[in-house]
Amino acid sequence: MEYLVVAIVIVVVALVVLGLLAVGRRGRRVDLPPEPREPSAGPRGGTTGERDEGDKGPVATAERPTGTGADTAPVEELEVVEPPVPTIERPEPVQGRLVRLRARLARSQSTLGKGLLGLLSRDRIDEETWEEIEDALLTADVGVGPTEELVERLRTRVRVEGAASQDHAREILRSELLTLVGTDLDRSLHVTRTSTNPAVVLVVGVNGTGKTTTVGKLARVLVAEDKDVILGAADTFRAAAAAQLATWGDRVGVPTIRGPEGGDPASVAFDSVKAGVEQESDVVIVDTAGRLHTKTGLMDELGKVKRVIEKQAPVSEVLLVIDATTGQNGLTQARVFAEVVDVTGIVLTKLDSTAKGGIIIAVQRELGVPVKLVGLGEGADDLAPFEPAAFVDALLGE
Ligand SMILES: Nc1nc2c(ncn2[C@@H]2O[C@H](COP(=O)(O)OP(=O)(O)OP(=O)(O)O)[C@@H](O)[C@H]2O)c(=O)[nH]1
Repeated sequence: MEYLVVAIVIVVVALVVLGLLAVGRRGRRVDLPPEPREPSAGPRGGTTGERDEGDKGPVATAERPTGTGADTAPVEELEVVEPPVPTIERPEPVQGRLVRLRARLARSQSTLGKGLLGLLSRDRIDEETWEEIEDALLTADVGVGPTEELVERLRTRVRVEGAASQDHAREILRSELLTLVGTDLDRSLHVTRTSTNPAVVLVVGVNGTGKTTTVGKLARVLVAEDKDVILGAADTFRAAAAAQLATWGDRVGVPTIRGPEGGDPASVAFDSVKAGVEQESDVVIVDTAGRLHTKTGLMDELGKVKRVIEKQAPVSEVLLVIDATTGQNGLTQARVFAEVVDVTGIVLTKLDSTAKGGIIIAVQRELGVPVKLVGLGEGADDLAPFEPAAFVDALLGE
């Protein structure tokens, strides 16, 4: 009997010891090294800070279903991957941009310049030649009024100064075109903050003309001038517009204030300028939607946007974006905007895609507002301050 009791005690002790050993082995799994990770889950060097499939490391790991042995790994084992640090780009300085872009401008506009030069340096300029000159100007969208004016001035000069050699013709054309484009208009952007408020730039225009792109490019122009900028995505109509704008902002480290899709544009504009005042920014640029079919609707919306902005700070610049490729038709649409808000400057986009650069003259004449900026490509730094002399030189292929 005693032997039996001793045997039972030994068996019980042996079972307890085995049990403890088993628990100890399971506990040691905590110290096992984490599973090797897929290379794509590591940090990546993106430029926009947006996540793509390869960036889902931590999210994918945290969402692993639990229940099976391998999946019950303690949370401490998970490696936290920092989101990628966006690479902030350094935009190109603004000085001399139109000179860099002149080749592009000359490529698109040289037909007009060369055509006019050829006609004007003929030995004998008869009525037919003058008509050809007039046609060339009208075809390039210079507009009826400015065309008649220019032809009249050229006629007078040729009459007084005699038939022109190639060089003389170029000189006459250059000076008359410069007069027509206007050298004494104020083309500076009003983007200097006051002691209390940021400068506020409101960007308006028909949809598709390049507003959002222009706001993004303009932010780069200002960043290159060391200004603190905030973007306001008040184009709540198009789903992708706010994201598109934020991507532009991210690239140069500029914040974008956004609202819900289909939300009130005025409320986004208000929040953007409020942020600009609170953060003592230099400039707030507000992008708007242009998709309104009636003048009353447009007036209501843009009027409201402007009114709520002005509760915080005056609007210093209203830029109307016009697509140069839409010619006279675009001008008609643009006129509606000019009737609704006080436009202070024009941005003529896509000048690289049309030979009808004469629209610059027509637009200014029609709306009585100077062209301040020109878009010469889809590239990030393809927006330039408009300089009449550089424009005319490009036109004449110098
Ligand atoms: N070639 C060329 N394309 C341009 C220029 N500026 C803008 N674009 C292109 O024009 C297209 C329309 O530009 P957006 O900025 O989206 O136009 P938007 O006016 O904001 O359009 P909505 O948001 O629909 O009102 C884009 O494909 C741009 O890349 C330019 O100067 N040259």
